[in-house]
Amino acid sequence: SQSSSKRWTLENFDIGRGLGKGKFGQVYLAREKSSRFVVAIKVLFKNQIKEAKVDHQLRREIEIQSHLRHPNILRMFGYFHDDARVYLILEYAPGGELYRLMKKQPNQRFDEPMAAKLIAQLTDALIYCHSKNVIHRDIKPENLLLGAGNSLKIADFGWSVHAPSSRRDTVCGTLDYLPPEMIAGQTHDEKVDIWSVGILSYEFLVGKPPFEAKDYDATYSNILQAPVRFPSHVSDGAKDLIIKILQRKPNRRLPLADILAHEWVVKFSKEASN
Ligand SMILES: Clc1cnc2c(Nc3ccc(N4CCOCC4)cc3)nc(-c3cccnc3)cn12
Repeated sequence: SQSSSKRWTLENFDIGRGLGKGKFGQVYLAREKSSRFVVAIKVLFKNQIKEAKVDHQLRREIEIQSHLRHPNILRMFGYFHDDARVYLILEYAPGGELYRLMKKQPNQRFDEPMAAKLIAQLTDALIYCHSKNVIHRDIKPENLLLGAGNSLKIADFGWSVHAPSSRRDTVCGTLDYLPPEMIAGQTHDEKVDIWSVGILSYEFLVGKPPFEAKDYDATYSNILQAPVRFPSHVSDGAKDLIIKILQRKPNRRLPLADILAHEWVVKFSKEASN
């Protein structure tokens, strides 16, 4: 369609308020002048991208995200650049960061209907990604946004690759969402995303990830060997699902299709949540 091949420039847009800060730049609300279509524009500074040696990651993020079409994956409509910056033209997510919504909940966690709905949408989006041989590798609350009706939107494909892969870049940021095979630097495949669904399912229901610890080494050790412990408020159905996903051997993890069909997900994703 015209949108993906058109030469965009900043002149095509009225820039609105800042929506938030990412690692390499700021995100702005914007409106395309001729269509009055509202978008989000993520502005990245070329010098910071070069310094961090992530320009190949950015190219891959653009290549992958602009070709994916799914209701739970944030659309990338195009991009353009000037001498100092790269601009990504993205779908505007009116609900903002899922992370913020979770922190605003009582006890900073979701109730079962809301958690199950989010897990079902995340799983559906990952089934789609894997059908295109794309693994995300960086599913965590900071990379999840909310569309209309608090629908989940996976954003930020900066770490996505085509499976299978062996990660070369050093992991920066939290280990909490990475599976044993990735932190041990082994080759990994799309089953790394299944692990992240398990970590997020736990976090949505408990309010923090299962292997969280005071420092990097303690988290590292927990991911490799710690048993998952649940507070008493977590239901048996949810515990059953999470234990079946958080299996250290990738091939033992519950496949995405079976997560969608799990009785706890089916039961609660149909219920109204508060
Ligand atoms: Cl990409 C992209 C598309 N849409 C968004 C978005 N949308 C959005 C909507 C609404 C509110 N507000 C709703 C009223 O209360 C105040 C916040 C914020 C962001 N935010 C970010 C972002 C990025 C980094 C930090 N923080 C937010 C990135 N986005």
